[in-house]
Amino acid sequence: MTMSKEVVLDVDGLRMRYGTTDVLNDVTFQARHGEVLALLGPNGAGKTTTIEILEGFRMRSAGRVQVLGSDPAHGDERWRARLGVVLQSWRDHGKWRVRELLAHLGTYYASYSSDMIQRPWDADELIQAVGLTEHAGKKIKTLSGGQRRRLDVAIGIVGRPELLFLDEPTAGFDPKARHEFHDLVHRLADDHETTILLTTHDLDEAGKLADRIMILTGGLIIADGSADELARRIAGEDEVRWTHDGQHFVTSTTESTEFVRGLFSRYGKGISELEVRRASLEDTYMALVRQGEAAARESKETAR
Ligand SMILES: Nc1ncnc2c1ncn2[C@@H]1O[C@H](COP(=O)(O)OP(=O)(O)OP(=O)(O)O)[C@@H](O)[C@H]1O
Repeated sequence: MTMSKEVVLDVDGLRMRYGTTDVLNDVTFQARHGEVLALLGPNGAGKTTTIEILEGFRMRSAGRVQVLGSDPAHGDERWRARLGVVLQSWRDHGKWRVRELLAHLGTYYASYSSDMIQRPWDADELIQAVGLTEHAGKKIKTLSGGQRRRLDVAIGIVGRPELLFLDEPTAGFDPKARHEFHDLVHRLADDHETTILLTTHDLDEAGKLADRIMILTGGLIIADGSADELARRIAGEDEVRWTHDGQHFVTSTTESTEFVRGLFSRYGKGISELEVRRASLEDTYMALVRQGEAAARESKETAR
């Protein structure tokens, strides 16, 4: 097996119960070295819970979890140094300056440097990579929300992690910052072969960044694949609109080309304002979540 095929995240039958409420019922997936995975799901689906379990911040109720070859419930400092985590905004140390803080946090990783991976990331190079060069000397409390979020990302990657967790990384970013962040994620994955698991509610972002999209709902991963693979799972989603004899029509079909050919052979020039809209990732996502929720309801009723 080559390095690029190495499994770095291996989750099998993960369960999480808060009190009497089951949040994760049977979450199973793997991620391989250098892959970018997006975890999507409605509010409260358990995305943060899943990520926190993988990071070793939360104890699971059941299931097998291996992260970089270790069980996160028993991960040691050496293991932790190989992970990068971007959670909530860095609120402490408001009086620290950007470069100062990153250089300071970087010292923690120095003893975990290896021939393969030089740790930490040089503070100025890192500051440039996240687009904070102009603000390197500023106190953290004077940064804008978006600049702080960039700093959060820098803090998450200062140790040159092999595996990076990003929980809603671009919340609060303006379009330019979002674009630059997407470039950074591509560079981390392509140049540094960082494996990345991110959560987002932005489907466009998931489509752009992720090799694979996983949809979590009803305590299960109900879909796992590239944006195209997920779209192919949802049949009948192309929407065809047209006008005939002054009347507007709309229909959904899996065979839009065939359908349009039929329309023209029947009505010829009588057809106008023809529009074919292919399923967007949002349509696919909504359809898959609806299916997942219906299946979860059904299995609850059967269990009663
Ligand atoms: N410490 C806790 N104790 C009890 N219930 C919790 C706890 N943390 C989360 N939950 C519940 O678990 C469920 C999943 O929460 P989680 O934050 O993992 O979801 P999420 O998918 O990240 O949601 P969002 O998209 O809103 O961020 C929610 O119903 C939440 O209320």
